[in-house]
Amino acid sequence: MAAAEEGDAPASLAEFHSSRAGVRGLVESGVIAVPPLFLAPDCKPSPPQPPPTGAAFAIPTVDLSLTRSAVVPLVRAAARSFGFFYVTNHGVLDGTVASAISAVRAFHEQPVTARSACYSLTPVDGVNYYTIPIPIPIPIQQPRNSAGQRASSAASPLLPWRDSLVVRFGPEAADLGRLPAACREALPEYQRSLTAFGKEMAGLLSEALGVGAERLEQEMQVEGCLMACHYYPPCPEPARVVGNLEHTDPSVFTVLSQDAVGGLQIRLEEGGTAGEWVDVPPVPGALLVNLGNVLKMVSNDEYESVEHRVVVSSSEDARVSIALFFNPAKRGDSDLLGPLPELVTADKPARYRRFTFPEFMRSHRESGHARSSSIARFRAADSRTGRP
Ligand SMILES: O=C(O)CCC(=O)C(=O)O
Ligand SMILES: [Fe+2]
Repeated sequence: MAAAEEGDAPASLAEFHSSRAGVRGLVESGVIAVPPLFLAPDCKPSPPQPPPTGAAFAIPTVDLSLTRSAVVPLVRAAARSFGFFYVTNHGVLDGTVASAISAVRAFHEQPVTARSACYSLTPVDGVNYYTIPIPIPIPIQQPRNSAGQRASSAASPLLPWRDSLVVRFGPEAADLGRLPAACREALPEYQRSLTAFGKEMAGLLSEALGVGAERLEQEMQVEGCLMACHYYPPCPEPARVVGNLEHTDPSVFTVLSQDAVGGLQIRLEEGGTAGEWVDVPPVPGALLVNLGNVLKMVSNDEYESVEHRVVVSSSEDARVSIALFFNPAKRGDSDLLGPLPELVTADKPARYRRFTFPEFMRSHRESGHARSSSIARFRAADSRTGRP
């Protein structure tokens, strides 16, 4: 990466993408030091931390083999506290998950000549493979000019230590014939199976809100639309890179599968441990559900969406995960979303104005994925206090 050594970040970004080999390509070429494009001094995560020592901490688990009357309160408690929980006995075959994880690994680990055919910054027939730049401008200090002033700000691109194969299953389905051969069978099967699970989860989350099991579906038509198949290569200097920068998901909810490597963390938000990052270790056979900002807003803040990130913790093992984002299929100009009227009361007025899903996604992209800024522009003015 000659351009990077000369300090020309945009040129080295272009050079990196034109290699069409992803971060895996760097590792294959034998890099022993992380190139500057991947170093984010201000955003660098701290190394994984042990769980907080105060109150016993555990990510909640919802066991779907229990009776519905037992499951609904568990979903309610998990959705209100962390918005992040394991689900066991979910009905998705272990083999379906294992095949999808293996297929994703096989895709990313095939020779560069095979995988580079799919490398593209924009989707082609609903599919693309690339290293997704981190959508935040990282301010870099500008030298002073002759009048002693600094240029206001400049954005230096930042790349994660991660390659992703992204498949859009809806609302317009990808041409599944465009799926790389290594994944052509396993990923559609995984999506079918997870969509059935997602519909069940939407019903449970709806019932746990006290608005009836069909209400969320009726309001939005929740679909497992977008699949991000991530590959975090081993890194020679893991503490210096970002696997997945802290963010909240813009979805209704997301279902995550991960292999046994680990690295996913959530940020605790309440009590004495607020601000601490804790590991979300892989649990064999369990799926992870994390609630997104659309559901937080539609639930009028009854439910939470928690910040999460991935730290790269290994110089030996590549980590694979698959995130399936459940988004509203209703996304036309007249499909307005917002706090469900049943959840708006005199004591708890609507916290958000109404919005369309495309409008929300635009804001999410512009705000760099931080929850506070991505939902801030949808906050309703509180008529009683005048506070935003
Ligand atoms: O790789 C993971 O475990 C997390 C991925 C994630 O948070 C995302 O794709 O939004
Ligand atoms: Fe996420």
